[in-house]
Amino acid sequence: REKVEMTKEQRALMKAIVDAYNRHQIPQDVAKKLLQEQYSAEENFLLLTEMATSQVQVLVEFTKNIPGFLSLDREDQIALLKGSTVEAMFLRSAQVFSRKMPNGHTVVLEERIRKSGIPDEFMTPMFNFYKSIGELHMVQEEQAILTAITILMPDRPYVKDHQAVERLQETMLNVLRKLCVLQHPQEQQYFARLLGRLTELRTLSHYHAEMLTSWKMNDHKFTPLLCEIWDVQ
Ligand SMILES: O=C(Nc1ccccc1)[C@H](C1CCCCC1)n1c(-c2ccc(Cl)cc2)nc2cc(F)c(F)cc21
Repeated sequence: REKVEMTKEQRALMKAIVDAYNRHQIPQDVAKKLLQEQYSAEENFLLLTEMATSQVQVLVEFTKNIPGFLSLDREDQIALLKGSTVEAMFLRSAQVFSRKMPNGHTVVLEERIRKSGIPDEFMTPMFNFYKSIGELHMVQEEQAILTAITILMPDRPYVKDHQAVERLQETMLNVLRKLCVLQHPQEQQYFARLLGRLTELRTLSHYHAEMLTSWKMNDHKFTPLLCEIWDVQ
């Protein structure tokens, strides 16, 4: 088979994306906190709203490092961010959940999340997604570029210049395709399987508003930012 090589530009682009991705370490905090103790549904809801609020800010910073993003139409930039924050949060949650942890920690983490206040009917689709991401054993470069691809989805609502977004996404897809061949040479269809998870991610993200509004507690308070981003209240 032909030798797959990344161009200098592709390697530079990948490095920029991975550095930006790694600069933000919220996920460790949330997993660490959850492993410390079982919180009440109210405390977990508050933790989620805090985590999600800071995750949006982190996502804005990350997105600024995607080459070409800031040259997009300003309103399209907002539409892409608004349309992808929930998916990015679930993708990040899946990556946190499937991170290699000391024995028994993943079991405890799953238990704590199962009792966090999220309605039971969402547990199966959510953990199926987390485990399907885990099975891929993505390297951090793949995780970072997959997040960039999720943000650069041309078919988000209200995006005007589809073509411009498609061009940026295509650049990322080309890098990811080569990366998958280089990182997983034995698995012919690894790249296709990886992209297939984005479909599962979108389906899971459809549930998020209901997951939040039916969180097992009364009086769900959202920050103004989350009302804007999460289609709640
Ligand atoms: O904070 C979170 N995820 C987050 C991560 C990264 C950045 C921002 C947010 C929340 C917790 C969940 C338990 C209560 C406290 C918040 N979280 C979720 C999750 C997110 C949104 C909805 Cl609607 C449902 C579940 N899945 C998780 C998997 C993990 F391994 C995990 F560790 C935390 C996880």
